[in-house]
Amino acid sequence: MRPYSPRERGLRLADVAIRLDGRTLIEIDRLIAPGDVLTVMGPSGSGKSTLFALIAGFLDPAFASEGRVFLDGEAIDEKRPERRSVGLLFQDALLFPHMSVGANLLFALKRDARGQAARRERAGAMLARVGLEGLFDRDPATLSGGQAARVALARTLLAEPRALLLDEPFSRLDAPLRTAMRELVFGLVRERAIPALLVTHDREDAEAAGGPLVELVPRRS
Ligand SMILES: Nc1ncnc2c1ncn2[C@@H]1O[C@H](COP(=O)(O)OP(=O)(O)OP(=O)(O)O)[C@@H](O)[C@H]1O
Repeated sequence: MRPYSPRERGLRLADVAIRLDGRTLIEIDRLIAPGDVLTVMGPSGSGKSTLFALIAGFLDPAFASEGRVFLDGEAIDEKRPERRSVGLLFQDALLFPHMSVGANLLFALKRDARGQAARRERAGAMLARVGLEGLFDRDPATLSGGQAARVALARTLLAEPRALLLDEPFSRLDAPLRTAMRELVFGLVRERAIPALLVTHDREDAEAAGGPLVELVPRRS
């Protein structure tokens, strides 16, 4: 395996291989620099979710893996999932329905030692950054799909992830909302210099991401 620098910034997948029943599902060796988006495309079953599970730390024991995962020069692959500083965004917003929008956001800040007023201010500022100023006390059930997607993005970013995994985050949005959400997500990734991986079936998503593309091949059987 190639040497790495502890000062290296970004998310490095170092000679990562994932196998299932002795067959290779994924082989990848990449550095995703801060603010860059690596897009992963591939047919259903090619292993996209499995790659995310490996990075985030919840790979099913049915799979065997090799290689290392480094984030900002630090090996994160042996850390517990909640200590990896990896944020996830899915196609569904997955907001807690029994909590207000604001409470959903504050949930991401639970471990913040600063006072409640400071946490509220941070959550409010993030809500404004995703274009939803004033919706702090709203019931998530009253949000449009596009608004819910923005709240989910705000919640993910409030946890201050050092890498982002984007799992088809635009696929439930219709065309105009998709365009706006892409701009917002990729703009924030650049602005905050977060390395990101995007899984999508949509080539326009890949083009909007503007970074390199990895195409997984169907599982060999
Ligand atoms: N827990 C598991 N045990 C055994 N095989 C599994 C398990 N989870 C997934 N698989 C298999 O591993 C392969 C990769 O699945 P994965 O969900 O990563 O594909 P994907 O590319 O994300 O597909 P999709 O686009 O449908 O989400 C598939 O062949 C799937 O059947």
